[in-house]
Amino acid sequence: MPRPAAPATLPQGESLTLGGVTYRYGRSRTATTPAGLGPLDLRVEAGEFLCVVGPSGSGKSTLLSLLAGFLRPQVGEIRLGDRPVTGPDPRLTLVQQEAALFPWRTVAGNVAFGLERLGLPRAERGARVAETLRLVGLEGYGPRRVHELSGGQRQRVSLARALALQPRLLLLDEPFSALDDRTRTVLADELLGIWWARKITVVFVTHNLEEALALGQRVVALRGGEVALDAPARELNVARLRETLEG
Ligand SMILES: Nc1ncnc2c1ncn2[C@@H]1O[C@H](COP(=O)(O)OP(=O)(O)OP(=O)(O)O)[C@@H](O)[C@H]1O
Repeated sequence: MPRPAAPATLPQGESLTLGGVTYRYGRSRTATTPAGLGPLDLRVEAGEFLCVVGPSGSGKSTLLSLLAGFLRPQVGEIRLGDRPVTGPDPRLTLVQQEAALFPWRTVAGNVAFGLERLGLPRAERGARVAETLRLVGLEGYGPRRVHELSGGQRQRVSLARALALQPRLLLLDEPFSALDDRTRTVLADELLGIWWARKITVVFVTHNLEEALALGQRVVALRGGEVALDAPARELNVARLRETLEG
């Protein structure tokens, strides 16, 4: 008798380490110090859920672009587990504010996109797409066109597309900010369930302080490209965060 296949083990989260990371945009004629980020030292433990907050211009997007490998630090290093991040990296995925889906593809086709690029066999792609759609509450939606979906459903597809790649690090850039309050709360709860089940490392950027405190185990507040506060969410409240960000 052939032995049953061993259960597929999903890759789990890996730690993220930023050592002396600095990124400066080109010099401006008006500013004495060019805008950007750092120097930044930060460690996110494997499987941790970190929220990053900060006012407009504090460096949140720059941080995510560096973590996602879209920008390279001019100084310092970013490591995921024991390997550096030096460019777009299959070990991590980014979910953005607006679900940037391909309108000409079905829901399943959108989720499968990254898997096709990885060259996964068709049967495995199909299984992963179905499993991931189930995970985000879109079982049975595979054949639908994305224009038939609500904003919340489109953002679920984005999340499924990211999760199908089985990342060790999930980066989220204000993923729920375009949604109404109720949908935002439902999706946030589901994201927590997925994080718990998959044990991935999460870095979640948001303007919304309540959201950061409700979701994160730990919250980092950026101000002027530097860490102004880094503390467990249970030790913080909105007033303390606001004071730090405005201070
Ligand atoms: N392409 C760029 N060229 C020059 N300066 C930039 C560029 N992108 C961002 N900056 C500057 O770098 C700093 C950090 O910007 P960043 O976009 O990371 O902030 P943010 O916290 O994401 O802001 P927001 O919440 O408004 O998106 C700001 O001073 C911004 O003006």
